[in-house]
Amino acid sequence: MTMTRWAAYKALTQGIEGVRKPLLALALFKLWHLVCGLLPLFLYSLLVNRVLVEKHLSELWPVIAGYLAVFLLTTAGIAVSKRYSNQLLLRYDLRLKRKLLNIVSSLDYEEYSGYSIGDLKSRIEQDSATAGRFFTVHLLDFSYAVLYAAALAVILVSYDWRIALLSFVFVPVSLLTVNILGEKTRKAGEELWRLQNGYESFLHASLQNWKDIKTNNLEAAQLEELNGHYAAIRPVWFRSQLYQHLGVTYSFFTKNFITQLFIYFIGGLFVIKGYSEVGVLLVFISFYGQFFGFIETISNGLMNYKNDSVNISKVIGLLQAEADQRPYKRISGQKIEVQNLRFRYEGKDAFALDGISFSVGKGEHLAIVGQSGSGKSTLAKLLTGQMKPQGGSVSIGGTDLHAVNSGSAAAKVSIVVQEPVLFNMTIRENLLLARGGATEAELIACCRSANIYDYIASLEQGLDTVIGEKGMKLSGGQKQRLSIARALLQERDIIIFDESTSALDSENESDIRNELKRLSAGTTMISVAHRLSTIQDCDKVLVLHNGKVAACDTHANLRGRNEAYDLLFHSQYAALSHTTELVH
Ligand SMILES: Nc1ncnc2c1ncn2[C@@H]1O[C@H](COP(=O)(O)OP(=O)(O)OP(=O)(O)O)[C@@H](O)[C@H]1O
Repeated sequence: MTMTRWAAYKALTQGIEGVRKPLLALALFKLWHLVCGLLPLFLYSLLVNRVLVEKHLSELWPVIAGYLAVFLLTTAGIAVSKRYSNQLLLRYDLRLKRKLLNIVSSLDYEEYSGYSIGDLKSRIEQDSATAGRFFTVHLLDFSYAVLYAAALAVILVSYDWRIALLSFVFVPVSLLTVNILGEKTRKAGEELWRLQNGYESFLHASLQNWKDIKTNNLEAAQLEELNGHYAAIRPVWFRSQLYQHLGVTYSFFTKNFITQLFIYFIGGLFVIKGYSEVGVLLVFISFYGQFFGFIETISNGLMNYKNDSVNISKVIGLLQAEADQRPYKRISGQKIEVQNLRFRYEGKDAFALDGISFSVGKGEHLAIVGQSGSGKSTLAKLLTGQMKPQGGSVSIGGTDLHAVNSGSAAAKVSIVVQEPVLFNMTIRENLLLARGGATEAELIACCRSANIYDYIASLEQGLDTVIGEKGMKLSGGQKQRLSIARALLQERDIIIFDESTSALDSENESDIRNELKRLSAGTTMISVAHRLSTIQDCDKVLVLHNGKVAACDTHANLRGRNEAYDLLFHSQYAALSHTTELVH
């Protein structure tokens, strides 16, 4: 079902300022335009009836002056209203995009994962542009056409009500047919929107993973996938265009052929039978041409609204997405307490984490270890409040993270992930994302602690070096070190490293850890560790096994005493000795 224009207006202006005033100004200009449009009808009737039929030639000059005045008034109205429509379009477009982007950033993890990149990109970019045009095209222009057509209908009835009523028969027929075609266009539009988003997501992933595609020789497969997307899009696009053209052609044909033929036939008959006069018929035919011109505009407007409503409803859907309603709280205290935590991903039967309990005191360093799939990264995400658990709790300084919004945990905890988010900007700009006001000395100090400063200093542009898309001009280890520097710059009380040093060699990794320990004596650190050799000096080691806590103790107490921990050690040792054998 298509959303009504009123419902769309209310939803699109909810919480977005600055629409009502220019819209009102534009509506007044439309009224002005309407009056300027009706005046020539009156002048035309004077010209035909008074000047041509009744031969009052002296009235010719006032008629010409009237036409000129109407032309000047209309042109002035158009020029001024252009200013308001541009103001409305540009301001609204920016405000809407900002609001949508804001909503996307405040979605919680589960909600965000319900969207694809192509879907979000379309809503924020293309669909929002269509929504911006809604006010001028689907609200003002459409209402103007309806009002104009109604005014002309009244004039036509007053001229000759019999011919008028007979000729109005075509109006509902025309509107109904276009409405049916419009519904088909909308359905095709929905399908097209979904397919195009799939294509956008593919394109996004393809450009983002340019390096991997090249190294893995995936160019041909990628072109094949592109062909697949186009093969699916082509027939639906063709269908949607076909319905639209059918609608437009139908209205054009009705206006320019059927109704004209009918009016000449019926009008001629009325004149021959003496029910009407030639002068009246001439004026009637001219007015009727304009009247049906507006019926054609209304039909096209109905058709286009059905088509655009696909995009408009996607924008409204995102505007109404459930934002994080929980309150923000400034968390004080650093002790992390996890109690009986349970988490299951949507659509999965098994719990990724089941009954996890442990605590980490201020300034302590906890390592989380476990085999692949044991739940380490899931636990890291729950510790930063990114996801809602199905049971149990995570609290920092006594505040349950799930009673407060995700911004509260973000202000307390930094997380450094394995694949850091880096932008195609300079190193300095990437760092300043963490703390806009940081000084040069602070930037350098953090880079030194993360063992990346020597490398940065060796670059010709130093901190002002542009690092490429996703930091592609840096090695995996350099990217990780840069993101550690960025986390340090945030000066949070708690830092979580989620496999964030996996691309570093052991020496580099332990250098960074020692430096972090020295620098941030009071900082609580949690490391999801892949290399057991680097966690031996952590205060505690939490061993996960199939989503459950297998043990939580110091390395010294666990080594040789805990089966799961020893298994991990042995598997790493076996892998290492196997690699050494291969090298030799
Ligand atoms: N987004 C997701 N949707 C569904 N299941 C998921 C998702 N992310 C992880 N899982 C599942 O949850 C379980 C725990 O995954 P998690 O990533 O936490 O393990 P991990 O210990 O960090 O593994 P690794 O060491 O391989 O990174 C796995 O069975 C995984 O398949």
